[in-house]
Amino acid sequence: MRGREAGLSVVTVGSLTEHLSATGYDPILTPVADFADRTEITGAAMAPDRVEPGDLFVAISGARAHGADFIDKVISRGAAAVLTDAAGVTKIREAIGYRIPVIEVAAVRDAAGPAAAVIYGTTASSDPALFGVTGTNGKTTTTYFLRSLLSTLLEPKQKSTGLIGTIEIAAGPSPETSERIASDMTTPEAVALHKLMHEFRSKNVAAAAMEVSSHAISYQRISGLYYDVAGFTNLTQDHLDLHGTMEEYFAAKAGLFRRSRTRTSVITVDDAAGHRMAAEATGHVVTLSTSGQAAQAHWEVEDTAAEGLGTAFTLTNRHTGERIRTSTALPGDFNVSNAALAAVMVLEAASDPERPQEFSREDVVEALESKQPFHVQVPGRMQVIAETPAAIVDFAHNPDAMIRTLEAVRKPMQEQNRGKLILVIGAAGERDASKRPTMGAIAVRMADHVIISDDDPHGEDPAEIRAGLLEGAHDAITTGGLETVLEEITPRGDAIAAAVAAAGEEDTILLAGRGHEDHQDVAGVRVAIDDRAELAAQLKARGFTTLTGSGAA
Ligand SMILES: CC(=O)N[C@H]1[C@@H](OP(=O)(O)OP(=O)(O)OC[C@H]2O[C@@H](n3ccc(=O)[nH]c3=O)[C@H](O)[C@@H]2O)O[C@H](CO)[C@@H](O)[C@@H]1O[C@H](C)C(=O)N[C@@H](C)C(=O)N[C@H](CCC(=O)O)C(=O)O
Ligand SMILES: Nc1ncnc2c1ncn2[C@@H]1O[C@H](COP(=O)(O)OP(=O)(O)OP(=O)(O)O)[C@@H](O)[C@H]1O
Repeated sequence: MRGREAGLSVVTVGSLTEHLSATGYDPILTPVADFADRTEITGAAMAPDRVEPGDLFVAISGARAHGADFIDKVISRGAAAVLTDAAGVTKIREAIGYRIPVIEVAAVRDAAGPAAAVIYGTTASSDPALFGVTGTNGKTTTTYFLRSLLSTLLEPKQKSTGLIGTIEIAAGPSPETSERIASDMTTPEAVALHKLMHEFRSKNVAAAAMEVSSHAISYQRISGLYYDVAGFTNLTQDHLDLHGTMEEYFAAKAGLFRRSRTRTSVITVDDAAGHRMAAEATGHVVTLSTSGQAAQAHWEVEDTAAEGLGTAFTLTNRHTGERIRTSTALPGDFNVSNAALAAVMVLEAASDPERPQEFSREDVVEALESKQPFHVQVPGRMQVIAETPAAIVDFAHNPDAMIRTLEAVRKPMQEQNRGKLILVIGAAGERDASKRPTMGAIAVRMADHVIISDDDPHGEDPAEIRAGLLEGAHDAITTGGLETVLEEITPRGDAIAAAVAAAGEEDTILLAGRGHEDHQDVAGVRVAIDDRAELAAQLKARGFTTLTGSGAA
């Protein structure tokens, strides 16, 4: 039996069953025996391979399997008890009889978070202060900006910060001095999140930024968590393979902006979804306009000005008259939106009298104006690999993100009347196939030379995926009478080599879709390729200069 970790109070099957009963989950405990009630629980897991001695195993009924199908493995790994549904109880009793206490509830996914919160000690007032970000695009970038600002504020007070998202899970005094593990999901399962909160507390983490995917909200992964501040970026077409319609997609994201879950909601109101989200959010709601369209917003971005490849801007507060000048080094107007959202989320957290932070509002203003918290590299997000030719790697993999990224990259080219834009693009397999023709059309309309290649095919036929993009591209060239050079080159390494071969010093190369990813999943086989390293290597081979560290994986 694994000892109880420091700071965890004793939880037994009996006390957990009582808690679930008191919070409306109507649990049934079997067998009804003294040993069952007194059985101690020291952790929780949903993936059978991650069960540790003393854990509560949460056995869910899923699309691929039922967790209870793995009960033998779970027992051998020392699970102390199981939380599951009626189907799971039947499977367990048929497999091993009454050897292990089983708590039966109807809604296992809903109960997993509150159960894990009790086991790991998560409460509305416990550290870390949580900053969650949701939206179709901008979650990763905004959470890196949040973490950079929070560590600028907290490191001087000997406090650490944390990050949970698509790229990595990290905790430490600063982004540079953190323990980091690669992520296999944007938002982990509830039991993993509460375990993380406990680990963050033991690492002196006072505040953490986390991406909240719409899947996470739909799959109840954030149940039992309380957000100090939650931010909304935007809502455009993506993930329709899960949510079906934009209405359901909206409803999924709206689940984060509820008083019961979030103290302050900061809603970017640059699109219709933002206005609706602000109207429907409950609790303390703050609006942010970064496009100059919503004069009634609490906070607005004004006076933007090019600063290198990035942008300087002023944050103004309509109520207080505050004007805060700051900037981001990342290209693109959308990165002004991301930086403004991160800034307002932390400013609002510092102004919440019922939930004092380790920093004041004045500390935040001072950091924004003098410490450049948004001059950080976000792996694979508008990451500049070289400046001559301009060579950028970005994660854009849906129509809206592509348009934004291509606009961002074209802007300096148009201002300096310089060169042609060479774009390498693909699309992921087993994800929303309806967006592929749209992406192909956007590519040929906004770039001068387009190379259709592979992204992450997963189990789909890569040629089929490329055909979807090519179909949209050919249609757009025909109907628009475009002169765009269009090629289909695979594998991706050859496509990158072709892009570099076609580039002159005045040109711009953009690799879109994979960003930080260092391998492709081709029918279950991991094919190693990192766009940043490949691009840097090809540029060096042609004698071009690359930025130091830019090709690092
Ligand atoms: C659509 C989706 O999110 N599905 C998630 C869901 O699957 P599910 O409910 O069908 O459950 P299941 O996969 O049948 O598993 C049931 C039980 O059997 C176990 N099992 C299952 C199969 C197996 O081979 N071995 C095994 O042990 C599971 O651990 C679980 O205990 O619960 C599973 C268990 O936690 C997740 O692994 C699975 O994520 C899949 C792999 C996935 O690809 N999710 C993606 C879509 C996702 O969540 N993406 C978002 C980001 C989206 C974005 O913004 O791009 C994210 O937050 O990562
Ligand atoms: N605020 C924004 N609005 C629109 N597009 C954006 C915004 N921020 C970033 N993008 C574009 O979307 C891409 C993804 O950005 P980022 O990874 O920060 O978002 P994300 O929400 O985490 O994406 P995903 O959910 O796919 O992980 C970027 O590479 C850029 O092309």
